[in-house]
Parts: sequence; structure tokens; C-alpha cells
Amino acid sequence: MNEALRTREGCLQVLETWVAAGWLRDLDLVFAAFLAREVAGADPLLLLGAALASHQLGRGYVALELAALVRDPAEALALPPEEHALAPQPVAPPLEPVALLQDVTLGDWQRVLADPRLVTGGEGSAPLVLEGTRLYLRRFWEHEQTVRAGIAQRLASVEPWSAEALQRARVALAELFAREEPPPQPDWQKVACAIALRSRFAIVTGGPGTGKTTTVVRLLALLQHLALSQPDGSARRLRIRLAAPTGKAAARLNASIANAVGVLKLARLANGEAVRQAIPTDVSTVHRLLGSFGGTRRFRHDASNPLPLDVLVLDEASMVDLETMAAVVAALPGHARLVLLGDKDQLASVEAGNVLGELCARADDGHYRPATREWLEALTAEPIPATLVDPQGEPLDQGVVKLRHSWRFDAASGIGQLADAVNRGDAADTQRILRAGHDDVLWVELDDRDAVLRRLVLEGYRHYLEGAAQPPAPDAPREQFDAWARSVLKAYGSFQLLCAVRRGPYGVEGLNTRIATLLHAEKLTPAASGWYAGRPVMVTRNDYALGLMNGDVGITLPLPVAGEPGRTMLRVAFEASDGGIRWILPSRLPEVETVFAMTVHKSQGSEFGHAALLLPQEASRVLTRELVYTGITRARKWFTLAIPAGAGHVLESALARRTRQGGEGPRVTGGVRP
Ligand SMILES: Nc1ncnc2c1ncn2[C@@H]1O[C@H](COP(=O)(O)OP(=O)(O)OP(=O)(O)O)[C@@H](O)[C@H]1O
Repeated sequence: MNEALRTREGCLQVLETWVAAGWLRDLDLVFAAFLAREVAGADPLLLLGAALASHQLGRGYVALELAALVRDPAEALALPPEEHALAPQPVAPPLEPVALLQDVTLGDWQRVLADPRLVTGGEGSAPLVLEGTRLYLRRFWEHEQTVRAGIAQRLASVEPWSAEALQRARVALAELFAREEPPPQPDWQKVACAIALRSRFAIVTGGPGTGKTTTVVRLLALLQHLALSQPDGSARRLRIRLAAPTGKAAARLNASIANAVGVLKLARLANGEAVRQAIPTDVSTVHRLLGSFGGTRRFRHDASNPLPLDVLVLDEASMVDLETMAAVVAALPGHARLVLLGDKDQLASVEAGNVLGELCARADDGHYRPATREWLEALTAEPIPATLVDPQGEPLDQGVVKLRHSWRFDAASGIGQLADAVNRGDAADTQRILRAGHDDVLWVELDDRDAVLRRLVLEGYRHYLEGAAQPPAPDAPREQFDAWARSVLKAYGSFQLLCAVRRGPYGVEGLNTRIATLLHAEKLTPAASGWYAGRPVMVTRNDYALGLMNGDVGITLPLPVAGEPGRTMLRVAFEASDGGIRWILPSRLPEVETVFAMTVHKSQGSEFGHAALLLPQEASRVLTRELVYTGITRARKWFTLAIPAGAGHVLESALARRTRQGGEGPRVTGGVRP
């Protein structure tokens, strides 16, 4: 074993050099040092394991997968980080994990982890938990248990239905899905409603425009109709709440739900209008729903003070991390239904835990048991394909449904086809679609002198910047300024440049500076740095006092100063979820960055008329199939893929690499599967 692993001091020293080089967080080292102090004689390798399990959390993995670590330490830990080539180097390069761990076997790990003072299989209160070959920090193991138990309990709630109740549900479903034009068979939206009706837990996953919102509104109508028409005097209105992980996602769902409720065809349901009135359209963020205490991890609603509701719909669930999901599940009353909506193929949350991706890992193939199929066919009269039936299907499979038909992108649409090819990791098909000359998909090569980039951003941003330069008359009422800000924000939202990485010439940091300079040179903005009218900014940290969340985007605009005619002052205009405009002084916004270019990660939960994805010159670990897919699916009407000259291989390598789903890398919530 490496010399450094013979003593605790040696081990901690290596960790210190890793922290100094920016490879590990301070937190990871502090955790290992704390355990070294608290437990006399703890093995140095065990301390290393603790620091690495903590490091993995910082990377989004809820556990350290020891088998993967032994197989390939550099890949399993992403150390040394690839971007370290771009960062200033410390004087002496640190010892690399590959060298440190080269002769450490799985057996060595298992031996040192058999120290019940620090590691158990879950019992007691030791700070680490070992489950199989996965090493957890206890808190995250507990979160996994909470989610697993909450889902299992709800899935087990399948109760026999009376023939009368089944008949009422069948008729109501048929009414809700009655159409002039028959949809492709089976109608997965209808099947999804039947699946969600059967137990208290369901996931509806699907790509963009497959009708997740449409489906959930019909499901809520169905549930409310059944509850309101209970024949035995127990009729009552269900308490339904809608939530999404970010303010932006909540605002978007708010608008689409309101629209979908408005167009619901309920005339033929006995209590149709009462049902419509009983479907809420206001969507809150998960944090607001749970009642967060400022920046703390505690919530007002938890197991001891459950949420007062009967049905919770959680949209954009792919962005929900394990800790948040555990908080949601813990705060649900036992009888409540939980319905998750999201696109399983998108990037997972930045925080630890790819919950939706893990839960939907088998969704493509259904795995419905014959009894489930029978129930679905009886209720919906839709034929369930035999290929999706599996007598060995797991309980979780019975609660998951994938919508398979896009209503937004028809078969001829380039965006739909491209998203599908990327999702399958089919490089040849992706190339073919990019070159096929679709109206909605463009492929461009970036040059050294930024001529193509210039054209893209001028086309994309000119419209909103010209709007930003034409404020109402200084004495116009505030409402006019609000309306102006709303129109500028809307125009800004019609185009977005997306980056895969932060650093390097095609990383978000460098690009934002270049684009600001470029727009200023074109006289579209009054300055290229500092605060200026038209500067778009993104909040980078939750600010509970201001009510702004990480990821919120605002635009800097001049606003007249009250009582001082003719004088204006720059403010940043943010659109609130109710459509109102909030004008915030720039000096009150310490944590913001310019956002002409945005990372794909930050763009999750948003959509743009035209999205342009810029790939970097080099392949890297962060460039994955899910990232490219997420970038493409941000586009509603047009998508542009921009690749630096000579970097065609970057796309191919991204398609061949998956993030945290399946594959060889550490799995995240592998234990969630009941
Ligand atoms: N069964 C259907 N028949 C006709 N049009 C539909 C149907 N389902 C959805 N649509 C239409 O397709 C579009 C997308 O639907 P919806 O917003 O429900 O999808 P989504 O999966 O929630 O989309 P997003 O990608 O925005 O999350 C909407 O315009 C909707 O009216």
C-alpha cells in the first residue's frame, strides 16, 4: 500500500494537497480530520474513504461506489479534474488518486470499513454506512431509506375496486379522452391516468411536448370527479397541490396548467364545472410548499407536521435531488398520492442524487405484470403491447409510465428526431439529421475570429436589446414600465445561447465577456462591463430575503426615480411567478452573473423559442448524452448546434458518454428501487 496510507497524518496530508489544488472541497477534508480526532486508531484508508464519499456528494453522487473506485480511481472520482489543465497549477503537483490507490483492493476496503465505531450497515448512528459496495454518509443513506420506504408504502396501496367504482372511472376516463381525431394507439396519456389511479405513487415521464401537463390535468380532473361523486355520502373535494423545484419551472407550469385546465372538455361529466373549479392552477416551489426556514435544511412541514393535502404533483422531477425528495416524501401524509412528472433522460439535479433517472431506469420497457395489464386494459380499453409485459415486473415498474408520442414535434420535425437520435446515442443518425436540412435544425461551425458567433448573437439578442433601449416616457405610469420590462424579458427569452462547460474559449465565463464586448461594439448596449441597460443577469444563490432563487434571470433596465422628474436609475427587472415585475437595485444583488450564455445545467426547467448549443473544442467527462439532449430539448421552434472547427469528435464522444444512469459509474439512488 502507498506510504501515505500507512499513517493518518500521511493520509490527511495528501488530502490537504488535494484541497490546495482545488481537487477536493475543504468540507471533505474537515470531515475526515474530524473522524480522525474523534476515533482513536481509525484506519488511514477508512479516513480516505470518508473524504472520498463526501467528495462524491459534491459531484452529485450519493455514495462512493467502491467497486468502481478500485477499477478506475481517476474515472470514479473525476480526479485529477479535467479543468485543472486550465487552472493555475500548484508548485508541486499532488499525488494522484491512481497512484495513491493503485494496489488497494476491494478486500482492503472491506477490511478497514469493518470498524463499527465509524461504519455500520445502517443500524446505530455511526457516521458512515456501507451497503454492498456503496459507502454513504449516514444522512444520505437515511434520505434514500426515506424515499424508498415512502414509495414502497404507496405502491403497496393497490386496493381492490368495486365493480361500480371501476365503471365510474372507466366512463369518466373515456369522457376525458374522447377525441374527434383518434390518437396513436395505445393512448399513453390515458394509460398514464389509469396507472396513477391504481396506487398512491406514480411517475409520468416523457420527452418535450409528450403531454405530461395535459395528462396530469386530466388525471386531476378524474381524481376530483371520482372524489366529488362518491355515492355513499363520503363525497368530498380533494386537496391538491402543485409544485416544481425552481421558481422558473413553477412559473412555466403555472402558465401551462392554467391553459390546460381552461381547455379541458368536461361538459359530459356530471359534475364537470365543479371539477374544473377544484383543480388548482397555482404552482409553488418545493421549498415554499414545505415551508423552508431561510437557508437551513429544516422545513416547517415534515413527518411530525405533514402537509395538509391529498394529492401532490411534482413537476420537473428530474431536477429534484435526493435530499429534497426525501423531505417531500417525509412531509406527505400517509394517505396522500404523489405524482412525479419529468423527463427521465434529462440531466439530473446539480445536487446529489439522480432520483427520477434511477426510478425510471426501466421505463422504456414497461415491465408491467399481467395483472397490471389487465387493469389498464379494463379501465382504458387501450391495448398494452405484449413486449412491455413482464411477469417478473417489480412493484415500482407498475407505477411508472412513459409517454411516447410528441405532440409538439411531428415526425418531420428536426428537433424531435435529433433529440431522439441523441437520446439513443446514435452518432450516425445524429449526423444525418444535422445535415438533412430541416427547417428547425441548423448546424454551424465556429471559427477562430468569432464571425459565426457574432452572427448568432446579433440575430438572437438584437431584438430584445433594441426593446431595452426604448423605455416609456419618463413620466409614464409604473404599469407602463412593468409592461415594457415584461416585453423585454419575453423577447430575451426567445433566444438563448447554451454552453456545455464553464471554462475555456467556449465556456460560459469567457463567452459572456466576449459577447458583451461584441454587442457593445455593435452599439446595442451602452457598455460592455459593470451595470448597463440591457445586461441580463442570473442569480447564482438563493436569496430568501429578496425572494430570488438560484437560476432566476432578470434584465437591467432604467426606471424613473420617484419624486425626481427626469432622473432614472438602473434596476434589475425580474418576472414574478404571478406575472408581476419586481425591480431590484443592482447593489442588492451581490451574487449574479451576466447571462448572454448560460450553462445547460442552469437552463433546465426553461424553454426558448431558439436555443443554440455551443460545444467546446475538447471532449470531457461533463459532456454527456444527457447534456446534449437537455440542450436540444430547451428549443421549442429552432435549434442550432455550434461546434468549433475541427471538433466534430466532441459530439461523438458526448453521445457515447452517459452521466449517472446505468453504465459503469457509481449509481446514485440504486437503493430506492423497492
Ligand atoms: N392528447 C393530445 N392531443 C392533442 N394535443 C395534445 C395532446 N397532448 C398534448 N397536446 C399538446 O401538445 C403540447 C405539449 O403538451 P404539454 O404541455 O402537455 O406537454 P409536456 O410534456 O408537459 O411539455 P413540456 O415539454 O413543455 O414539459 C401542447 O400544446 C398540448 O396542447
